[in-house]
Amino acid sequence: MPTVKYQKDETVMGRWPGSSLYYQVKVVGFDSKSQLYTVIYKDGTELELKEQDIRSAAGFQLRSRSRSRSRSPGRRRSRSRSPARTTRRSSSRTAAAVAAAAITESAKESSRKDAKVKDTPEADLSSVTKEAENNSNNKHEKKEENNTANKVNEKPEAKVDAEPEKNQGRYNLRRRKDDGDAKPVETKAEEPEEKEAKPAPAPTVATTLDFGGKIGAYFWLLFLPAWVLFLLLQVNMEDPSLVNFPPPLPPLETLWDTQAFGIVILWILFQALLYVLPVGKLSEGMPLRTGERLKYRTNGFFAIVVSALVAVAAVYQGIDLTYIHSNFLQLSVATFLISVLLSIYLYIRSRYVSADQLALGGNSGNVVYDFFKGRELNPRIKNFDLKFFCEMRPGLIGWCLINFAMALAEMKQQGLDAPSYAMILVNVFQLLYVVDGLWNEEAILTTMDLMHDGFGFMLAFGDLVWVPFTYTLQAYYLVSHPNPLSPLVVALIVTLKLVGFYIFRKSNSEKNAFRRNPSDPTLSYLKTIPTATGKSLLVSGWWGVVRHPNYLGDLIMALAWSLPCGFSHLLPWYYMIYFIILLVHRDSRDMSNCRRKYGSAWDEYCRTVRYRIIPRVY
Ligand SMILES: NC(=O)C1=CN([C@@H]2O[C@H](COP(=O)(O)OP(=O)(O)OC[C@H]3O[C@@H](n4cnc5c(N)ncnc54)[C@H](OP(=O)(O)O)[C@@H]3O)[C@@H](O)[C@H]2O)C=CC1
Ligand SMILES: CC(C)CCC[C@@H](C)[C@H]1CC=C2C3=C(CC[C@@]21C)[C@@]1(C)CC[C@H](O)C[C@@H]1CC3
Repeated sequence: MPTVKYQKDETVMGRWPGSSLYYQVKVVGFDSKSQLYTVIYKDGTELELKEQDIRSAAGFQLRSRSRSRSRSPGRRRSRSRSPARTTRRSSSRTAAAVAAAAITESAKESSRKDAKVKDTPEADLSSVTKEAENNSNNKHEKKEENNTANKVNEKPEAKVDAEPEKNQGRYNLRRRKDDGDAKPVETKAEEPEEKEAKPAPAPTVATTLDFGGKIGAYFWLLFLPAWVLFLLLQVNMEDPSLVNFPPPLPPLETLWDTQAFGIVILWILFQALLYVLPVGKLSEGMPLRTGERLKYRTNGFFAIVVSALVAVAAVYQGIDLTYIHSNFLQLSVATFLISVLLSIYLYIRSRYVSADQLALGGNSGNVVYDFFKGRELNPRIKNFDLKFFCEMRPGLIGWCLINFAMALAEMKQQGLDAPSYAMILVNVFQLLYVVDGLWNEEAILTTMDLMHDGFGFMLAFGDLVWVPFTYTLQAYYLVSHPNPLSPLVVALIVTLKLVGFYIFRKSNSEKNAFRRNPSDPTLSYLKTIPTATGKSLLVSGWWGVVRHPNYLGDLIMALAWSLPCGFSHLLPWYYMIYFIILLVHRDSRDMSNCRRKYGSAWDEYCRTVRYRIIPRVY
């Protein structure tokens, strides 16, 4: 890299995205096209940074020494925060130990410490520079470099044994609220451009591509719609067993129906109208890389209640909702077209947004992959958030409407006065799932899709087509494949569903509450691991049982959704099989994202919580 400012293998100071903290990093590459440096942090986190977010290490060391003499961030903290002050006396203190202080061992006493320490970036850091350690001439400190791991089981007194001013390889250029009368740090005089924190860089993480990369994207683009078509043709057969593969393809012209297209458009517009109504809460999303927090209208519960009233009123007005059953294929084709048009729009608009609005990972430079994966993180038209709306409204509420229509179709087709037990169970279980999701809509803001994934074909198709047209297969199947259930079997299935639901809801709520307010006193009994980002990871409670307790609950519920359909065919078990694959893949995607984000703290979490989804099994 002859013409660039920082050279490969050079040790420099890199700003942590979204903050004004600088860490010692090593330059591992420079991309002349994007003008971004790939740097690696001490804990293994790899990011791409702009030149303006990098400083030479020499300048920093000088300034840090002069600051140490006057007033270090560590000292300033210890003056203003009692828990830190009482524990920072020893001279063998390291930043890693400060980080470890946030791992709580005995509930109340240490959780009080946690509330003050654990989510404060300055106190949480586990990145320690070797160079700084050498300066301190204390060999003992070296052992603790970058290692929150060994601290999990130490006593709190030992954990907080740290002297950050000597050892931390990061510097805060912004005056903190708790600085008291502290003067702005010295760097300001030398580097005036640092006076105000600049917007965070757009760290497009150098990573392997998900979903089989570029070739995979072509495959999924063709396979997913074909698979939905196959499932819908299969479920329509009298004997939908695998021996009857492939199902006959109807004449292509019958797949298109303008009326069905109009109905889908009306449905989406109706949901959009409910979404924009100034009813319900305006919730804040998680902080973006820029530090900004978007607002979301979380009135999903209101939307499903109004939709249900409209559906019931329509039935009383004589509108035949079984139209949905008899025109299922046409409705799905129309929705598919809408999802493709939406994805094209999303891709085009993503070409015009700034780098910090792009998601990590959907920005490979390959048009097909980026179209599939999605580039823009939060595409919005004014305040209308397209990703949030699509994920939570037309498809999810549409799923319940379709199930309801299937129950009516079952009654019509089988001459029943009321739906079968099996149909009632499937309807009620899935309705509960959706209503719960909408009731706790705010919790969606802390899920992977909302926080990390770009909005492209995968989610547009997933939200609009995949969810309403494949998650309803069990109800569709029951319309013409009755499966009588005894009251005992009904009771057992209901129990299973409730167990799954309890695990799912409790674990999701725990993480959501913790992410929203890590100092929440009701969570003070939970143990946490601090990370270099300033966020902590839960290591006890539900998230200490397995790494994805919410997936476990969801899988148990999925089992309860398939059981009412019996064992005559594989088709109603399709959701269960698909869901295992989806969640195992999501788990591994999340693992690598978190590993990249949290570095060694994540490794420590994985060592402490060994199983991913099923305790002692997986
Ligand atoms: N029915 C369906 O089709 C689907 C349902 N779901 C359900 O939706 C829900 C959300 O799933 P999903 O978004 O995949 O994943 P999660 O809600 O599990 O979110 C994962 C994120 O949680 C944070 N996290 C992970 N471990 C910890 C920890 N120990 N302490 C604190 N935070 C942690 C991390 O984000 P960070 O640290 O950045 O906050 C991580 O990226 C689940 O219940 C899932 O079952 C999901 C997919 C499909
Ligand atoms: C088309 C692909 C193969 C996969 C598409 C995946 C999507 C269908 C799912 C990705 C994450 C989802 C979530 C939900 C529905 C399914 C999708 C969109 C929920 C909204 C369902 C209700 C829960 O309460 C929350 C879920 C969040 C994740």
